Amino acid sequence: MKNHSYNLHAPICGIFCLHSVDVARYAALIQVKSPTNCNAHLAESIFQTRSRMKQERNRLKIMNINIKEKIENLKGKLIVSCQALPEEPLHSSFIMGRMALAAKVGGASGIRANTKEDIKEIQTQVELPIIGIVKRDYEDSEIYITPTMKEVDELMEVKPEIIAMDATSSARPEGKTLDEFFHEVKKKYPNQLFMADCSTVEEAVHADTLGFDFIGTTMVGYTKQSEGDKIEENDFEILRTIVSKVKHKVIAEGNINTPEKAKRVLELGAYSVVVGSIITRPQLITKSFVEVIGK
Ligand SMILES: CC(=O)N[C@H](C=O)[C@@H](O)[C@H](O)[C@H](O)COP(=O)(O)O
Repeated sequence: MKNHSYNLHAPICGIFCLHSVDVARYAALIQVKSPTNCNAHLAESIFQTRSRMKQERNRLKIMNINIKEKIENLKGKLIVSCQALPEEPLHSSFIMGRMALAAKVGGASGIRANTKEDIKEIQTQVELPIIGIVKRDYEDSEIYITPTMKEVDELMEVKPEIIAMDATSSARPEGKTLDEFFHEVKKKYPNQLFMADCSTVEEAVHADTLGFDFIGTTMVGYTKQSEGDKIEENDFEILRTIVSKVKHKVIAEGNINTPEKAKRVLELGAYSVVVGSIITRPQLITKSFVEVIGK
């Protein structure tokens, strides 16, 4: 009885889907050994399972409401990208955490960050929604922002509110297409929000069709297919065209390097704006001063 009771209890408490055949089998075994206790024990186990299922459903519901609220709070707001790669002077999760805190003190409504380590530290400093990425190079690939499931899995350990990934038409690891990759990712993590880092209008429209929750202009000017393109050209024409063609929220990102540009992209219909280097990469800010002084 002890053994059967243990076996019965463990799966019932550990999983949320009670298999009726298994229950009946265990019930029969228990009944043979202890007919008096069987029904009471089974009823108690089912009751416990149901209440755990209810608790889990409520937890997910609250989580979804929280995320929904957090995303609504990003509307018309500034997201600050706090990133420093290993070759950059500020490479340190501690420093990125403090950068995020500084951004929050300055009024930022969200953070974009690279690696699960940085995100974990940032989560201890601010409660703002985070767009998480993992930048990693692969030999057979031109893309480096959350390129494979390995990086998505890493990010899911710290669960940023949004995961961004390269959604350009550039070559991906193992010759995988964006469509194949995105379907796999959505299947594995159906409740996670995803942002597409795009470099052209066509890529943005494609990502929108695939079902990305956010369409970003992150890669404009950084791919072969967008070489020479500048986000601010012709009053942000690329952004305006994307906004007019897609149904998901558009996030303006990449080379938005003045407060006026940030304001303008929001006026033009971007849901939020991500600003990075001009706030969080002091070596680049210093260089821009030195260059002008030296002219
Ligand atoms: C192209 C690429 O790899 N962009 C990266 C994406 O995460 C970051 O290095 C940028 O800092 C970020 O997009 C914000 O842009 P900006 O620093 O220009 O404000």
